[in-house]
Amino acid sequence: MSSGAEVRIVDQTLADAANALVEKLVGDAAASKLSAGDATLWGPDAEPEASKRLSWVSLHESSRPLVDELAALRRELHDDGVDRVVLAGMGGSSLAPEVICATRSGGPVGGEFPLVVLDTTDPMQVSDALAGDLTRTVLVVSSKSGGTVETDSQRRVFAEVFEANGIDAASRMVVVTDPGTKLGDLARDQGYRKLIEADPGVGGRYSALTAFGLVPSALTGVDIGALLDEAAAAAPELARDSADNPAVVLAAAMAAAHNAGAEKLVLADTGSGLVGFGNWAEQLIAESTGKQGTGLLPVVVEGPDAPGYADHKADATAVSIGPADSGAQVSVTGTLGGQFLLWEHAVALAGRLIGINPFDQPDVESAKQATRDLLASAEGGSGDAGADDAPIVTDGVIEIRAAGDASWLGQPATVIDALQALVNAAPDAGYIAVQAYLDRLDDASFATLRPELAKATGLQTTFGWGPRFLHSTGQYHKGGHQNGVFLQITGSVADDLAIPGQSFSFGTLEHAQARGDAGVLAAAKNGGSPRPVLRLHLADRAAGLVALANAVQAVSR
Ligand SMILES: O=P(O)(O)OC[C@H]1O[C@H](O)[C@H](O)[C@@H](O)[C@@H]1O
Repeated sequence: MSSGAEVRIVDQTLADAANALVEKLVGDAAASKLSAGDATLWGPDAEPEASKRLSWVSLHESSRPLVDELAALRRELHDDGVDRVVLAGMGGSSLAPEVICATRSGGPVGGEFPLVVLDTTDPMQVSDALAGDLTRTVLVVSSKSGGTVETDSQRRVFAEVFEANGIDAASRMVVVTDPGTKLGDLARDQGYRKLIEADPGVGGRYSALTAFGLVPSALTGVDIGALLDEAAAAAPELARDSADNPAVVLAAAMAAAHNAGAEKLVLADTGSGLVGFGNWAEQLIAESTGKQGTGLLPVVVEGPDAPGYADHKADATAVSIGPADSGAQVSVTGTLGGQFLLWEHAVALAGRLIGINPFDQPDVESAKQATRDLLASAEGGSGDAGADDAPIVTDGVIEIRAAGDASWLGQPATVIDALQALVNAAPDAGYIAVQAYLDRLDDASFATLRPELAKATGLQTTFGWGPRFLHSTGQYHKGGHQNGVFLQITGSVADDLAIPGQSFSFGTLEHAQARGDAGVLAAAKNGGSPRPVLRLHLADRAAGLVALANAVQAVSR
């Protein structure tokens, strides 16, 4: 029977280890209980949160009314000549629609068409989104909580620029939020074009098939009914207490690998036809499991030939999204709707096996608070959130800084020295996280630093765009296994952009987010020592990339 989602454990040792866990899940009737919305599966401490977070198991049914409602909204907008969709939203409020639209259009993730995803505070990237044809633009403002600073800032600047161009801003705003948020109130007060309240019983990272995933997708013309059909086709099999339930098999594989010390999941697309699926799965896995010093670190790589995949060491498991290739230990195939639901079930079940609550994100708030503190101290005159400590040393266009206790850094004279010190500071079987607070479209080449660092060091290496990753893998970096070292990259801002009604600009906010998270990371404990955070600021982005790429070639381990 073709269910829309299939999982195969290719590696025999892993399959043997997973068997006992498969039996355990089947014996506990965990799959059927999950599909029935049983909130007791993660123990009494998790139950209060879980009881508010399980509506995603039946979204393929409960989201159906959105199909007609959104088709009507799209027609209405088209009748007004509005067909360019910009989405302001972070983490769970934008990752799924980006994958859905890129997959259905066959375009690149983060490309200009047909969905412009704005999940950044980088002034240049925001300015580029504003420079599109505003006469044809609708802004979808998506925030479950209604209080996310990036999303609020993007809404403010779009409202101002619409008006400055003679366009009635309210008529171009579509808001997606939970019932009872202040964003919802604002949408009502200002008479925004449409307010769509999402199902509050679904957390952000499980919300692909709620209004958060479906509204922007439908407005760009994606057939969301077909997407729900795909999930519906997979659902019955995911509910079965059977050893061939793909969610049970995937959960058991992830937990068995984790128990054997392979806590990193290296995800490579091997021709799934899904565009950028790993970027969505990354948030689901990292934020759901990375807490209490444990969890699974997703490492999204460029493809099956990328360093860290087929040549990984014992600390990682290679997972193909798409048909098994020669490097895969586990392969996951299926339709887009089927894979959304499969991974959600599997991660929730893996959470039960690993012993964590898959529905909270206890360490995300700390970085947001640190950013707010920096911005408030700047406003109160006791500091400048945009300014920074003096660099330890400057090498060409790159200023070298660290966060917290940087005894691991020694006395670097060059970027190569500093990078080598960071690599040396990583424990065996640790990982390097590259975190680039830049424009992920215009500065896209920075992502090549990931495979280069992985190749040079043999360490698993992740890459995230700031502040986007703070809402995705940021939870794991702070709450998961404490074996990471962190390379933070910030860049000069040629043309900063004001945020209407705020005392800080986009550039200041972006910088405060970087500094805030670096401080929180460096304060966390790694076997008793502070965690290494190297901060490189590029006074010139293009020249900085060249220098940095050269420096990476010179490090080793
Ligand atoms: O949708 P929002 O409330 O704006 O939240 C966006 C994101 O914010 C936080 O960082 C959470 O950790 C994420 O899970 C969430 O997806």
